[in-house]
Amino acid sequence: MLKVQNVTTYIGRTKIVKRASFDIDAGNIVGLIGPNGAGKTTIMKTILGLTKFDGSIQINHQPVTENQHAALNSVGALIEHPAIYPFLSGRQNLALYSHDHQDMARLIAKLGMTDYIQQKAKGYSLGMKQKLGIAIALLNHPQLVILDEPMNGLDVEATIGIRKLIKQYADRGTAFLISSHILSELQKVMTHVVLINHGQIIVNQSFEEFEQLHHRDYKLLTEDEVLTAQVLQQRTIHYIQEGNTFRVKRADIFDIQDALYQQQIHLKELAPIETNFEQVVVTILEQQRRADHEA
Ligand SMILES: Nc1ncnc2c1ncn2[C@@H]1O[C@H](COP(=O)(O)OP(=O)(O)OP(=O)(O)O)[C@@H](O)[C@H]1O
Repeated sequence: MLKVQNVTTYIGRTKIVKRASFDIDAGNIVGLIGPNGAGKTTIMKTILGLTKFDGSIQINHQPVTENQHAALNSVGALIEHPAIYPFLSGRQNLALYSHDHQDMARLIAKLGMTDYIQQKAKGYSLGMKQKLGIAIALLNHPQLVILDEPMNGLDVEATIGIRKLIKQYADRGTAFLISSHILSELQKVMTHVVLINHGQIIVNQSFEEFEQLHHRDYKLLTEDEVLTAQVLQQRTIHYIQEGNTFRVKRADIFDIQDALYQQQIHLKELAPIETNFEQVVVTILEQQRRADHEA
């Protein structure tokens, strides 16, 4: 659906995005993650034909350039601040873009905007404007939606609602490119992760692969921690003891169960520990910085 190949974007003489390549297929939700100033917004603007660039960008095999925008007809976007007319109501703002009245009404309801959609947008809060911007991006059944920090200013309920809506659209085949500098925000929806640092893509893989690579540890709790520690040591199974529980590797969980069974030690709990992906990203970025420094 979207093919970004070797894209380099300059602002003035500075290379902001450096030879970036990634694809997005229909129904994929790609999280574009990276620290402040990494180039997330710039890549998005480049895909939307708003900047000069080297390389190639195609949407459904049609090229996008700074001067060729036909392929963008099937693309919805929210970049930086939503383009909203303050003296029009929310509904009037949506109507400016909408080709399908029913679709527009559905979106207003789904985004929980019914109560204020008739009011002038100038009185909207940050979160209300943000929702209106997201609604504009989702109008007219887009094939690709590009959202720059969509959760900005949204409360918990709205965030959950937007996530649900994104999943519904993706299930029907809409592709998403969503940026955030907060990985945990996207963790629950994304199917793929693209990590960018200093304009360079340093991770580009399915979220499943990413999860497996930085695989989860398991928490083990038994009825007898002293005996358990002895058994693990005898079998040279790596563990970290944390109070009366053990942090163990996923690869060892069957061996551990066998060993405990043989020693007749009852298992109380053996469950995956939530991976702190925020920490994973920080570690990857630190490794990258070290590698850049050594190069
Ligand atoms: N119009 C501009 N003129 C000069 N430099 C710019 C311009 N726009 C962006 N940059 C620079 O390009 C780099 C990438 O900016 P960009 O906004 O793409 O980052 P980002 O990853 O979206 O950051 P954030 O998470 O803070 O929104 C930054 O170093 C920024 O200073």
